Amino acid sequence: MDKQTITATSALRGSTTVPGDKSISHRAVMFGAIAHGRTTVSGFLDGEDCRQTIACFQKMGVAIHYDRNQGKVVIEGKGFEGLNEPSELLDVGNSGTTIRLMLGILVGQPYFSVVAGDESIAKRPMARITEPLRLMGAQIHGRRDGTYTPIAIPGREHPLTGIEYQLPVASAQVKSALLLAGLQAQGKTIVREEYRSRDHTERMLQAFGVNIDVSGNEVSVSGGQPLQARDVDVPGDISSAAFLLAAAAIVKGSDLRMTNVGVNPTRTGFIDALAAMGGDVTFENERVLSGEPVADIVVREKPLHAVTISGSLIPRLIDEIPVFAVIATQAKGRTVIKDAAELKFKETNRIDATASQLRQMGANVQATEDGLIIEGPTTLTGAEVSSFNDHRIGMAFTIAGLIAKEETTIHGAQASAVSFPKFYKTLRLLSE
Ligand SMILES: O=C(O)C1=C[C@@H](OP(=O)(O)O)[C@@H](O)[C@H](O)C1
Ligand SMILES: C=C(OP(=O)(O)O)C(=O)O
Repeated sequence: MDKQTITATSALRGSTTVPGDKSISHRAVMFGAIAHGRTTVSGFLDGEDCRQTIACFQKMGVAIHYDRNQGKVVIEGKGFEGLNEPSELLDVGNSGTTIRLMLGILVGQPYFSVVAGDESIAKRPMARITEPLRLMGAQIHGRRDGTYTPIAIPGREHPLTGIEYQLPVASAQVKSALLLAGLQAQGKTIVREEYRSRDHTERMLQAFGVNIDVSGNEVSVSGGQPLQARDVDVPGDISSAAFLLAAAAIVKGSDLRMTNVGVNPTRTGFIDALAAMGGDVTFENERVLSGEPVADIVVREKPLHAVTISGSLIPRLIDEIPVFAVIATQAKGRTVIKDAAELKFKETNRIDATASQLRQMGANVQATEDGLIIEGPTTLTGAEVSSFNDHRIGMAFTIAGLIAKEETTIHGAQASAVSFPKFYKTLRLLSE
């Protein structure tokens, strides 16, 4: 496994862009594939996860041209009915978003398909998707009664039926899968969640001409509506920006600008949490790009104090919690993260991975059933840590290494290629 050695850095300064939003990139390819006409996607994330999404839809016969140098993807969609039976396994690699959203499409299709991914995907729960899809009449086979991969879809014999469904845990992946199945179902599909998860699917379906009702935390869609192709400009990923934001917030003297970052309110929990800790972070040049709010984010290092994060804030920063825990080690007081049990079901168990390795670096941290408790500030000391093949863990500990005494070695650092392929290069450029 690839490793990276990290030493304490000088201030991070200057201006940078961040790679395209992962959630929006996946959706642009999928919606382009099931729409009628040509969709051109600009600013596409050249990460491993999104490339798996392209490959899966190519295996279903969709003509997709990807120009990696330009970050441009051109998709020739022929509607839901234009997808063909794949002759091979649909391999999603490490990507939970690909498998869960794609299942919502596959269950409405008349052909046989099998989906699976890597070792991490094999451990991630699929019952949250397969249970409600079965309630819609979907035929699903798979390991442990279709609750883990590999999953096989024998091909729809009867039309799906719309359902009314309350999500047990806020999840944009489950919500999106049900809406995509709902578009192929008879009647209406209504999805409710206690807390609002990211709403990129709702926004992009609307942009593709679908009539979709959003009222508070309830979303509904009627079956049988076609999608009409349209071009998509993908903003920078706030989840990737969060690593640089975190670094600039804690490395002395830093002053950093990130341009063209998506600031959809369902994704800005990390910014809100950092501001609540006394962090100096502002938005400039706010505008709308392909139906998504976008801004330049400016952050300057400033002393931080502890906060408690819980409830509706959690889905708004779910992927940023490992790096949030790193900055909490530098904040004065006790930081409490609760209502975040979902972290156990990501690429790795992110509660355990964060707690055990932060402790190795000298932090005062305790793992709880649904989060973490961190006492700060503490001086971190370099250590040998692992990404556990989880991009967010590898990158979070890289940020910890930037403020640690002595060297930190990140084993499995190549995991960053899933969502932020030029992560190490970008960090080097900003600290020169
Ligand atoms: O819909 C999406 O694009 C995502 C939803 C979230 O997962 P859940 O739906 O499991 O919360 C998030 O963690 C993931 O990185 C991307
Ligand atoms: C959880 C993540 O992604 P996915 O569920 O798509 O694997 C992530 O990117 O942090």
